[in-house]
Amino acid sequence: MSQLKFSTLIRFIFLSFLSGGTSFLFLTFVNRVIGQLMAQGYGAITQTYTLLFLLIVVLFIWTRRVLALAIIRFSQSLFWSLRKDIIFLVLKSNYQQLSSRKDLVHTALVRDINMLTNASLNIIQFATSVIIVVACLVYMATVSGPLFLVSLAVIVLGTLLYQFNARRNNDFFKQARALEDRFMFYFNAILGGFKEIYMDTKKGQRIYGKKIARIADESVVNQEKAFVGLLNNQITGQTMFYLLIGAILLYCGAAWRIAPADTVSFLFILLYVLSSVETIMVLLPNLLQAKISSDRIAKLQADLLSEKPLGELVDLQQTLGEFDTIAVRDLTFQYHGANQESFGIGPVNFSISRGEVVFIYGGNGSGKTTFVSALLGLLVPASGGVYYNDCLIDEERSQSYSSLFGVVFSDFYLFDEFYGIDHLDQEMLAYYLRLFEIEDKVKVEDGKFSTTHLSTGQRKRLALITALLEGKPLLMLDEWAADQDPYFRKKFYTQIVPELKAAGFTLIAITHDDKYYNCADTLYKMEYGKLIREEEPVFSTL
Ligand SMILES: Nc1ncnc2c1ncn2[C@@H]1O[C@H](COP(=O)(O)OP(=O)(O)OP(=O)(O)O)[C@@H](O)[C@H]1O
Repeated sequence: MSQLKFSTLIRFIFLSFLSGGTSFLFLTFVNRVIGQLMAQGYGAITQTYTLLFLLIVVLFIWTRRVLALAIIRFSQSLFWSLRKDIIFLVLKSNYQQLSSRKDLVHTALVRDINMLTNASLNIIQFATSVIIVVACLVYMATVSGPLFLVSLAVIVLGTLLYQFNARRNNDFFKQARALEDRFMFYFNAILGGFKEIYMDTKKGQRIYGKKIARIADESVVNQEKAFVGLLNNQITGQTMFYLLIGAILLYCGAAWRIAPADTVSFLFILLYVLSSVETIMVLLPNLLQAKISSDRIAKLQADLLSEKPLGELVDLQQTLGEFDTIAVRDLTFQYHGANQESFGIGPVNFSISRGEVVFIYGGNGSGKTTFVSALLGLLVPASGGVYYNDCLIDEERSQSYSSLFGVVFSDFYLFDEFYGIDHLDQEMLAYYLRLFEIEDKVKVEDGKFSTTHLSTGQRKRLALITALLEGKPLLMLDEWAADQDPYFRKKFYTQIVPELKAAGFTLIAITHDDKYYNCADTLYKMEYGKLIREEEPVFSTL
């Protein structure tokens, strides 16, 4: 837990000592009074004992309150700092890193962090119990050396046995965590595909029967093994303790001629040790699981940080000059999947100048989106590169370069606000709402849309308006017009595109609308990962 600062750690150690110390004080007080009672009868109990007793109780209440407060504060700040930390890293990590880890991030946020937070509530109780055990052992050594040595031997043996079994249990807990990842994957599939499932309940039943139910069965068996292992450990530990108490009470005291008062004192402390050991045993499974969750969170954090973090966001138009050209030179990109024949594009050569309108078409799976993703700086090319005003876009500049584009992806997400705009131009907004014919459908109040419950075509219009208002010099639209009706599609290609060009936008659009290919200045065709520039006379008559 890197979040645990050194000063906090010292404070917790101090509080644990205080809490353990108070309990130990109470124990020794009671033990001393029992000793006095046995030696001198009730006459030995003076007012000093009552005062001392009250003092210990007050100290106990105070330490418990301070501890409870410290734990609550710590666990809550741990919970939120981990959540914020992961979301911060998610926002910092690059596209490729994140897209392969979305499920892991989800499980970390909903399961691991909760697990760790709950366990953190137990850490001080755990530490307190450990301190009580250690303090009691020292005290036991002063009461009777031989009995202490026997007890120590039993405790060491018990700990070794526990360690041996715990290792196996830990594997079961790790397996449980992996099963949880699988469960989350199918749970997300149910949430994401609930419409399809609602339309055909067989799909849901299959996911339930073939996946979730199997994971559940596997999980039950696995958890049973883990918890039975722990229970066996607890029973072994307790049995060893009982045998030890029996041996001391029935045999050792008499055989080794230990004074009965010392045997009673010793056993009294031993029983106290037993209750603390039980607390440790009960808390250990939670802490073990929390350790696994903590390792998973740490690994996720390390993975998200492992590749080069995104560079500082700068305005490339200031550092490298106003946008003039973007060129792609001999760019290749290959997906790295388990599949040996994973898809790749290139070498691709491409260029676009300020104010140009470029359309890209091609068959499904030919690589249009892959190419555009590389052009936008989302995918890192295997070789070749992207040049802005003749300057190579390296990893350091990649994020700043990407932010030059206003985008509407084919699987776009419509945010409920203009998050990317500092000062909203109300006049332009009203103009675009009219131009895209949704002024009656959606209003904007305080930069927030009155609704996002619109048709797909209308949502795409709103997403494009957002991109336009962001005032980026370049626009990239992936099959934007595919969800528009014939009337608006025509309006888009014949009126809106020329208007955007006249307004100074540079446009790259992936499209299948061959009827409107002539609306582009330049047309490219993507075929099996190769980008081919069409000659103008060919496409203007297509
Ligand atoms: N994340 C990924 N990992 C591995 N392969 C991928 C990944 N994304 C896409 N592909 C593969 O790359 C190929 C090209 O996909 P891409 O989305 O670029 O095609 P496209 O031309 O945009 O198709 P469409 O017109 O259907 O949108 C596909 O065959 C697909 O299997």
